[in-house]
Amino acid sequence: YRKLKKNGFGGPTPSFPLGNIREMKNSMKNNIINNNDSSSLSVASSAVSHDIHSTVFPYFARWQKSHGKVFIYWLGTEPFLYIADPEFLKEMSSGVLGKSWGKPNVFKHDREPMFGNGLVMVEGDDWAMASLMVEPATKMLDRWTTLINSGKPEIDVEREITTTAGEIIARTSFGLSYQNGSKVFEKLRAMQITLFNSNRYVGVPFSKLMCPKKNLEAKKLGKEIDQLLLSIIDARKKSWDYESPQKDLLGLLMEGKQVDGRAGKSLTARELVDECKTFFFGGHETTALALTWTLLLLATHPNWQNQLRDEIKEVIGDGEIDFAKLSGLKKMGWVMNEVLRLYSPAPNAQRQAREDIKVDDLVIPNGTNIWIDVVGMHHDPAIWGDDVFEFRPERFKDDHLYGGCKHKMGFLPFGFGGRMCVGRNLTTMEYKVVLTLMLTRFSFSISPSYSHSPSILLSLRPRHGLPLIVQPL
Ligand code: HEM
Repeated sequence: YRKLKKNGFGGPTPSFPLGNIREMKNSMKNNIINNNDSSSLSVASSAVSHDIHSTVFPYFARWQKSHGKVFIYWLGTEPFLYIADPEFLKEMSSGVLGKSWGKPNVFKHDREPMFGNGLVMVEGDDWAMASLMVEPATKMLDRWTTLINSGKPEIDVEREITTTAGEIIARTSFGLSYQNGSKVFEKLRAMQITLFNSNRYVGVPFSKLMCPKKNLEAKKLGKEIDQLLLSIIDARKKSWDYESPQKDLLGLLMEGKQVDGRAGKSLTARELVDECKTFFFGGHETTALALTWTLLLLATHPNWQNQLRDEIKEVIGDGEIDFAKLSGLKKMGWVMNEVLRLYSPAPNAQRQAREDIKVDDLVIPNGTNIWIDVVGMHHDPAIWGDDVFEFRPERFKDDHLYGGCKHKMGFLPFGFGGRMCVGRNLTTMEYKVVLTLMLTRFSFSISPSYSHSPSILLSLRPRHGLPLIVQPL
């Protein structure tokens, strides 16, 4: 603490052993109480505010006011360097070689049951993957038709899309049937809720002992998931078709094709399980949330709904989707970027200094965790201008990468540098396939029962789901 202070970093005063956790929890609690007071009222389309930073991170918004956009806060006895200043981020990363930082160790224990140690990625066969997406999405839309025909046009699209995205990733990653896929999916979801919904005391000494039940439960779920995946891998090994192995992630990994640049490396069953888990978790919820928030924004901006429908007609036509044409859906790309800006499913990026890092005259000491507030930067009028809280996809028209942001490090939905998201191309494809299918069959408007309450459960999600009124076209 003294060293960081001497090095010139300010921030809220921590106490032992919780650091600033109590303040963070209290500030969240007050926020939820305030939100619940106002959210009993339904939200009119025009009243959906995109100024969400102080709702989802009330403590960061408050600390920013007194300590600026770069400061230190503490989770237990772990220091975190908070950054919402893209220029600082740029200077910090420009001087850093890959090995000078990694992902925070302090989260490792927390996330291990969920991700394992999997991090590599194969280069998939894009078209084969895209075709695997159509069937689950079509099944979802058929279900919507049945619901509408039975007089229930109000559908919680968040729940529906999350299930479908889970199914899609289960198929694209390990060729799972719906049944097996949904088993893994349910268990992963249960684990996520166990790990992230209950009280978290990351960084607090002996915190494992504070929530023994939660930890046991997560471990048990982790083992069950591993068992399920191991049995799937085992079955695949037994029925391996040497002539034409299945073109999903598991098939590619088992073939030892191109893995993280290390061609031909064969992975152990344990490594395969971890890869699949990483892919499965990283791959379904973020994409589902991108689609979910998109439907909210399109429901509140019918003009954009129509523009996208026109574009689909022009580029794809009325028949089946020709995947080679997806890149022609330019406006859809702008909409996706604008949604990722306003409602970034991954609300932050994290690093940990592995050696001292110098930024101008400041030194970030070895071991310091780094927390980059992506939501904070995406909602900062200083770098986006006065229309920062408006849904304006056209800002990506002339600057499709940065949306006219005044700083190249100000738009980071997929992170940055060498640890950037490896699934961003796959996501874009899934987004375009599913949204095309949805928009060609239905129109969407906001349900009177929707209450706007974005919140963080590892990802940025609508706390009460997203009920929309869905009408066939
Ligand atoms: C809208 C969808 C998605 C968003 C917003 C998103 C966002 C992110 C972010 C912010 C990171 C951290 C980057 C950093 O620390 O600099 C990340 C990493 C990662 N993502 Fe995604 N992601 C999405 C979809 C996917 C998909 C579909 C997959 C897999 C198929 C995936 C797999 C991964 C993996 C494996 C990493 C870890 C990379 C590493 O640490 O080296 N993501 N993603």
